[in-house]
Amino acid sequence: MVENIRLISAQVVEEVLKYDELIPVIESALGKFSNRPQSGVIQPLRTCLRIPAVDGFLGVMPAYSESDGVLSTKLLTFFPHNSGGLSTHSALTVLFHCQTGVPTAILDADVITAYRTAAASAVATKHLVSGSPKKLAILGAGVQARSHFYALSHLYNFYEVTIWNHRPEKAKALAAELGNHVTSVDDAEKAVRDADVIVTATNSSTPVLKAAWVKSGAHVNAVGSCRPDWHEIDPLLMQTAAVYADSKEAALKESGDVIKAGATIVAEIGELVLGKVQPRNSETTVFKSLGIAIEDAVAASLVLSKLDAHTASTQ
Ligand SMILES: NC(=O)C1=CN([C@@H]2O[C@H](COP(=O)(O)OP(=O)(O)OC[C@H]3O[C@@H](n4cnc5c(N)ncnc54)[C@H](O)[C@@H]3O)[C@@H](O)[C@H]2O)C=CC1
Ligand SMILES: O=C(O)C1=NCCCC1
Repeated sequence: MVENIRLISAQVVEEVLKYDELIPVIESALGKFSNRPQSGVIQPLRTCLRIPAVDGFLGVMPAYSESDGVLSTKLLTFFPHNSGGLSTHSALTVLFHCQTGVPTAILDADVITAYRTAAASAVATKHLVSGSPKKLAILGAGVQARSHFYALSHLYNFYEVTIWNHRPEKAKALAAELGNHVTSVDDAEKAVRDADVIVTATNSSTPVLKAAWVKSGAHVNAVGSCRPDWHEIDPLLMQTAAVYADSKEAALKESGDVIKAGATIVAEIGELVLGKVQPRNSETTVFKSLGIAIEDAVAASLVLSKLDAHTASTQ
C-alpha cells in the first residue's frame, strides 16, 4: 500500500498552484461548506492538541466532499517561537481514495496553507468590497503576508501597498521583494491610514489593529490569532464592524477576536457566495478567517489534477 502513495513536495505544489484557478475552487468550497450536509461536504471542527512547553499546537483537520471526490486530513503544527529560519507553521495533507479509503497521496501543505488562506481572503474581499480598492495595508511580514499580497493583487490593481511588522527589518525586506509600489511603514497606525483593504497576519496574542485607525467602510481580513485566548484586532472594531467568518462554529470556538469581544457573526462567506445573505458592503467589514479543512482538501485535489493533466499532456 505505502509504495503506491504519491509524495508531493512544496516545490511541486508551488509550480502548479495558481490563484486564477485556486480562488474559484476555494469560493465554491466555501459555498458548499455553508450548505453542508446537503452539498455533500462533511467537516467537523478541527481537533487542536495543545503543547504547553512551546505554546504551540497540533491541529488535525479532516474533510470530505462527495461532489469533489476528495477525502483528506491536514496535519498542522503551529510553534510560534520557532526561529532561525524555521517556519512557525508546518503542514501535511493526506488524501484517501473515496471508495476504498486507501491513502493515495501525501502533500507538503505549507504552500497550500499559505495560498488557500489568501485565496479565502480574496473571496471574502471580492464579496465584501464594492468598487476598486486603491490602498492595501498588511500588518505582519511572514508567510501569510506574502501570499495575501499576491492573492489580493491578483484581483485588484492597488496603487499603494504598505507593510508594517513589529520587527521593522522584516517589513522592509518583504516590501523590497514585492515591488515599487510596496513600502514598509514603521508605525502600524500610519500603515493602515486610508487603507481600503487591511490584512492582519501576525503571531501576536494582543491587538495590533486599533478601531480608531480604520477608515469607515474599509474591509479587514483578520487572518491571525486563531486561538480562543489570542486576539490581534481591537475588540471595539469586532463589536462595531459587520463581522463575517469562514465557519461560524470555528469562529465561536477558536477565535479570541470573536470570543473576547463578544462579537456577532453576521454570516459565513459561503452564505454570501450562495447568495443566501446580502453583503453589508457599505459598512466597515471584518472577515475572521480561521482556516477550514475543506479548503485544504479541494486545494490538494486541484494540485493532483494539475499534475495528472500535465502528465497526460506529455505522454
Ligand atoms: N486563518 C487561517 O487559515 C490561517 C491563519 N494563520 C495565522 O496567521 C498568522 C500568520 O501566519 P504566518 O504568516 O504563517 O506566520 P509567520 O510566522 O510566517 O509570520 C508571522 C508574522 O507575525 C510577526 N509577529 C510575531 N510575533 C509578533 C507579535 N508579538 N506582534 C506582532 N507581530 C508579530 C512576525 O514577525 C511575522 O511577520 C498566524 O497567527 C497564523 O496562525 C496561518 C495559516 C492559516
Ligand atoms: O487552517 C490552518 O491551516 C490554520 N489555521 C489557524 C492557524 C494555523 C493554521
